[in-house]
Amino acid sequence: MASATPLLKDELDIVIPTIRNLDFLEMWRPFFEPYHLIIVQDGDPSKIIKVPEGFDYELYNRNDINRILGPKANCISFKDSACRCFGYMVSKKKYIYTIDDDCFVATDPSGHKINALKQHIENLLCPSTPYFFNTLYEPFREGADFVRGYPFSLREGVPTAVSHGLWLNIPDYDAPTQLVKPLERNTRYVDAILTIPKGTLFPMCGMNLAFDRDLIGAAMYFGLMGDGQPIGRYDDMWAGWCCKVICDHLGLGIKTGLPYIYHSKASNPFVNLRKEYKGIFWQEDIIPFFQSIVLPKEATTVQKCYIELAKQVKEKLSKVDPYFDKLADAMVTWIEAWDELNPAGASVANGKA
Ligand SMILES: O=c1ccn([C@@H]2O[C@H](COP(=O)(O)OP(=O)(O)O[C@H]3O[C@@H](CO)[C@H](O)[C@H]3O)[C@@H](O)[C@H]2O)c(=O)[nH]1
Ligand SMILES: [Mn+2]
Repeated sequence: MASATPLLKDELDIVIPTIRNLDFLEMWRPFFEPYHLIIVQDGDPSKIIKVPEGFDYELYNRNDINRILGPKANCISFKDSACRCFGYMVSKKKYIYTIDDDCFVATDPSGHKINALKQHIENLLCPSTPYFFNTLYEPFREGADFVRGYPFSLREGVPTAVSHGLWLNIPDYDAPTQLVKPLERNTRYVDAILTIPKGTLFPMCGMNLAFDRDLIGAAMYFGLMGDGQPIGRYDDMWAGWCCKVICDHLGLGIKTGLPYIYHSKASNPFVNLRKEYKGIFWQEDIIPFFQSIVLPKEATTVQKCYIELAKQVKEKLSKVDPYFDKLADAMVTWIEAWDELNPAGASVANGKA
């Protein structure tokens, strides 16, 4: 019997930031081969990235980014995984899944290989419940539901904009924690999917992440990181904080939990400390900033919300460090570039532009 067409086969792109050959795709082949890949090659553009046979992909290196965006390319980070957001911008699909090239297929407690992409798609295709916490977790899963006392007026939920997956083996720890606990491995498989409640921020990791590009793509800017910047490894965090306040404002949901991937490589904690140490201080100001954000009711689109956010970053965070003045400008450039490459309604399935 012909195998069922994979969910969203022509409506989802897989975005991979990389500085190395993509042999890791061999392990993902059964799950990823039907989908289109967008590979964002970071670092030296003259290096050839080998992609295993049989995958349908487009690859962009720094020369391509500069050619496509011109002066606006300066908002895309160089020598940092933050460059992946260029892939979100050039995609023409409704959904994005992004994964690091040191993330492999994990195994669940019953020994089954986890199709992380399928689980993310299921997470995105069913509503979120940010306004009232369901103590039996994801109510739309097989064998679960809303529990007694859950208001029926809230059971329709809201559209899900982001699905945030987790990691077995190497957990996404910051450098100080990595230094203190170099041998710690995450072996705890928690069979749960949670909607992050409205008004609550969370640390979004870009390693195993899916989102609805039409709903929140324009806010998935991974900031100014890496080469020439005073900070790194806060790319996904910044995007997550921006996305969460915008999702709360627009009535969208963000889920975290399943699926797990197997994160194989611990990056160097000393290198990481150098990249992220300013962020460890700055986030003590950044978090209260995001917690106090109020977006005007006229901000009815992601782009309008994001431009308003950039304005408030410039007004309120530049006193923390001049970096935020630059970042606020880059946020505006990002939206300009996004809108140039994605004129309204451009999101289409494969080859149906
Ligand atoms: O200069 C670079 C370095 C790496 N990449 C690609 O980005 C991802 C992540 O790289 P790596 O696995 O080495 O980084 P981690 O410390 O494990 O993860 C951090 O990266 C972000 C999550 O994606 C977040 O900041 C941390 O969790 C790989 O695909 C590398 O090939 C790059 O493009 N440029
Ligand atoms: Mn990694």
